[in-house]
Amino acid sequence: MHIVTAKEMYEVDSHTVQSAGIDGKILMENAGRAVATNIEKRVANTCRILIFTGSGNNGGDGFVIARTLHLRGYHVEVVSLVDEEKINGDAKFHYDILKKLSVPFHFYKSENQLRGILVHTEAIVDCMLGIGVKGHLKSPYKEVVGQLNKLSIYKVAVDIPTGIPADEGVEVKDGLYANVTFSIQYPKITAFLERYASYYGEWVPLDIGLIPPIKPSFVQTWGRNNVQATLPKRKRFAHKGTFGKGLVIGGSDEMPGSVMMTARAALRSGAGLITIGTTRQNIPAIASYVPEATYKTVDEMDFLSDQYTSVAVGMGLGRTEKAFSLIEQVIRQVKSLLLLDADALYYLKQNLSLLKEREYPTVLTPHAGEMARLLGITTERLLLKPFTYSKAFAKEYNVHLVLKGPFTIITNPQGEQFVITNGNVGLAKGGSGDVLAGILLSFMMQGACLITSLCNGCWIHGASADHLIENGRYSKYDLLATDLMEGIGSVFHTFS
Ligand SMILES: NC(=O)C1=CN([C@@H]2O[C@H](COP(=O)(O)OP(=O)(O)OC[C@H]3O[C@@H](n4cnc5c(N)ncnc54)[C@H](OP(=O)(O)O)[C@@H]3O)[C@@H](O)[C@H]2O)[C@@H](O)CC1
Ligand SMILES: [K+]
Repeated sequence: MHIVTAKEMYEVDSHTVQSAGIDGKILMENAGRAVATNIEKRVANTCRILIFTGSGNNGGDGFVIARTLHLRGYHVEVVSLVDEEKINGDAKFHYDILKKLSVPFHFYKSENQLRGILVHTEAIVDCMLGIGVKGHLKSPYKEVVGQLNKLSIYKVAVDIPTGIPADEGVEVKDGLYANVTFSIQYPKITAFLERYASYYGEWVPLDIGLIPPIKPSFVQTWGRNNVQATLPKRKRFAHKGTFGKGLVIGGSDEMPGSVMMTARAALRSGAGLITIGTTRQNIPAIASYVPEATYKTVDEMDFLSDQYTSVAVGMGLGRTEKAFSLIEQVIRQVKSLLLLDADALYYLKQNLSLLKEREYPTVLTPHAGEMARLLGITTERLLLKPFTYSKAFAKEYNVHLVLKGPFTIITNPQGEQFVITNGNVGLAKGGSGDVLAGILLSFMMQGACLITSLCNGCWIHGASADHLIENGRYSKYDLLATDLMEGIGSVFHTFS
């Protein structure tokens, strides 16, 4: 599913109206009717519903919703935040139709007046502002949003919760907290930012018949259907070599476990052959947990002559001079797909130019803190516009970037972006990243387009955590990274 900025949304709108010739009033009718139909599924027709409208086309959607619900037997009333003369364009067209019906209509005057109107209201529909919002909310929107946020009634937002910008990079303080947001055709970027996602509540995209330009360049979500369509097939006559030869370099005497989790996750996700490169002391400590792997000490590895399909480096490696020199050697000498995680990302901060010298694809898997450090900015700043920062970085350093978080953003060097929305807070624990690195390594080894492999790997990781919790196997408190191995198997099973 595509995710859009305000500019992209207006482009699709004008393409539909100007090139395809569909009148804007029809689009507004489609939008309003689609929302009304979905409200019917969630709000009983015995409820009194207040529809709040503003000066723009978001308000116009509200007039269609009011008419549609009224004709379907609901008790609806409209509260307009602007005077009649400020309503114009397509919204005015639908306002004039609504006026002919017996729908009670109020023009907002004061908080006191609104308090009276709100008595016995069970649900509100927010059509005050949509993607046309600029900056902080002005009066009376700010006061109305503040008043509504204090009420624990069911709140439906249309397209975007009032006050919340469509685009990343904009800092605002006030916005309506909705229970559900019906996004017109596509969800907007801010639905995928940690800062704003909670304002949306649940988000549901509604098709209103927009016609996008031939080749949309928008960000996309990656979900179960995408995985189903692209998951590497296991051919009947395949052998272990068919599924690649992978190398995991990491682990230290102090941090033995991470490399073990990466290797196990890789094997659980379909990798054919895995070698673990770690310290001599670490090998007996972890060998019994991953007997399927072969082992090498880091001192005896020869990256120039050893041929691996894919290599992952950094998990639990430590930040010693010896570790850094090993990482540099790997980046310079590995002639295959390379994934850099954890301590390898730490090392990279002072050595980013090395990435530009690599002739083979490189994957970086930072969480927000690691990414902010690589960029030399604060995490807060990064999280204000993670899509923009990711795209610029991936293009500049010619890397595939997996920015891990509640919304994991995957970007390729061409600037294509996908976002993964599954997973849960049970993953916020040490070791989750090591497991993800293993799943990604495995998918990298099994061929296919690299960004597809990364999207599939991230989705399987999130789905494993969701599966274990939804099936009552663990809770969001006690889930461990090692438990994910069990979840990976269950998720694969759902595709068989
Ligand atoms: N795209 C599509 O295909 C379709 C889109 N549709 C719908 O249209 C919506 C977009 O409509 P839009 O462009 O009219 O913008 P919208 O958000 O309603 O209002 C803009 C007005 O807000 C005001 N305003 C701005 N900032 C403010 C602030 N901080 N504080 C207070 N006020 C502020 C400003 O008024 P001003 O201050 O200039 O008087 C401006 O005029 C979209 O979200 C979707 O719901 C559907 O109908 C069907 C097809
Ligand atoms: K709205």
